[in-house]
Amino acid sequence: MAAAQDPSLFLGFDFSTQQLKVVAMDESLSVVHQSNVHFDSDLPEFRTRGGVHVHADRLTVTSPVLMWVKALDMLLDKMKEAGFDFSRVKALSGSGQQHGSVFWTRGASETLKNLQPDQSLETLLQDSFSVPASPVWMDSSSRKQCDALQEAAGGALRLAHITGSTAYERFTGNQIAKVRATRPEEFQKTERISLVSSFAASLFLGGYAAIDYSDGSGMNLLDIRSRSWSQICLEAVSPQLDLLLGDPKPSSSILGPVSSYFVQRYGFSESCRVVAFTGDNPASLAGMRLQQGDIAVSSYCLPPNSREVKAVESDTVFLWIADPRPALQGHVFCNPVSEQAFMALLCFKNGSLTRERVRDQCAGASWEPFSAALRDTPLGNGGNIGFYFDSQEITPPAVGVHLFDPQDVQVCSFSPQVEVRSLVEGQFLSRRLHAERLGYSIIPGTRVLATGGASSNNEILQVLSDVFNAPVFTLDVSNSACLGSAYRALHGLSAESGASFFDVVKNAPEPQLVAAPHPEAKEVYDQMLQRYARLEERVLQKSRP
Ligand SMILES: O=C(CO)[C@@H](O)[C@H](O)CF
Repeated sequence: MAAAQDPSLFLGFDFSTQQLKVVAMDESLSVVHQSNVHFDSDLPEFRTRGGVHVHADRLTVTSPVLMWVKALDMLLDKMKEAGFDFSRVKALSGSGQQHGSVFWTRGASETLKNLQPDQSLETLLQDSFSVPASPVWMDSSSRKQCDALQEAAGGALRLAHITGSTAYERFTGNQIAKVRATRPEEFQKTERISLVSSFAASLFLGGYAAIDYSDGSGMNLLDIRSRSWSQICLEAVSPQLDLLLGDPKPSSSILGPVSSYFVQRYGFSESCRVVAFTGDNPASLAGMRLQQGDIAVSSYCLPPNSREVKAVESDTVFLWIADPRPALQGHVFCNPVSEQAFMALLCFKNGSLTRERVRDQCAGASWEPFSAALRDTPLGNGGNIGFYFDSQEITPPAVGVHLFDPQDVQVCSFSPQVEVRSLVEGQFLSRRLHAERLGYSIIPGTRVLATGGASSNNEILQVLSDVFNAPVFTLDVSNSACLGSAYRALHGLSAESGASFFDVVKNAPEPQLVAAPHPEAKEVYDQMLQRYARLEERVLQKSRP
């Protein structure tokens, strides 16, 4: 039991694709405990690969919801065995992989309200789900439902204007429509539909937790400006769908006290508060403490069995957006730490793997000659520009390698050194172009936060700094979603009294400055960006069927 002088703790959970993680943070924002349960290796009875099941059609991808339930049993038991004092936890929050959906069967709310502390959650909830295999974000089997939703909304761009994204197969509204069409009996038995994030919050709450605005923005169902369900979209998916979803809530909401189940089974304090859970990417934005004008560029690796079947290392770009513009590429979500702002996410499939392919072909498979090529070639690369879409690109939907000389004439090859710079400049020009199309603006004070594999090469970071004409910082984000959730748990206790998230976490560790733009960078790349946009349109024309 906590002694009065023991500092309070805040927990941040992340129900990600491959594992369940948790960090415990004290009031000085220091991480004092962390733990995880890896689905494939710690729960082999569920026989997942990368935390998922890829079905025979290679399009349907699901995860067993009871695996997530049992993982929480295991994680809390591990913490208890390690002597973690749950009574010191003042608030908890968390995140979940975005877009995934959990279907609670009729009567499950009573089960949640009456959890018996002498039994595991897995035992208690084993019959609580009408759809045992939850659709997850790597699923791409709902194209038909996407087309129907876009038509109902008045077209792709109209849907993007309402919900922040055009229709994407992984987005929850389309997945719900598919379950309703293909599993009508199970859908009929469903009394509540959660996201992975709000499902996890429901376990701690002992009742159905609201979907938060930010993760709810990843469903193609929420009007991101009114922050309420879009009736057009709901109707297109299922009549009275709002009764199954419940009303969405601000991401900083205190949902209630932790369930008595956790008080009696693990020693949580009765006063421990549950703060709304959100999506893993919004939680990461909170963990990185991204602010207006900032852009985070990260390279991460999709699980080896993701729908491309092989490990695909792609780049994601997180943006803080004040005034979003609807676009055919990328996603705009309600901001998880500012009620008025938004965040955007852009995914570029041809990231690290493409950099490694050019390193192998043009720099003797070594990063040192690759870096030397960047040092020895001029900003703007003498006007040479390249597009490197080794595999079908997401942003924009194009494929192939397309090289252009200073006169915009397409050429077959560049010298190795020019090729290296052409690749790196081209990738970062693409990130800047599509970020600005979504409404991102480079403003005085803009910071570029580099994370993931690409953040370890200073010459690559120098090009990133030049293209954005902004300083580049690196920070360790290995636990950014968990950390962001712990930050949000702390902030949730004072949000209602008007405290800003950034005030609450202002003493968190600062990112490290690693690169500053050359004086001539702005002039070179502002002009080059216009050329890049024109040439990208030519590449897209060639890629369209
Ligand atoms: O689909 C995604 C974002 O739109 C992924 O980043 C998932 O959130 C990963 F869990």
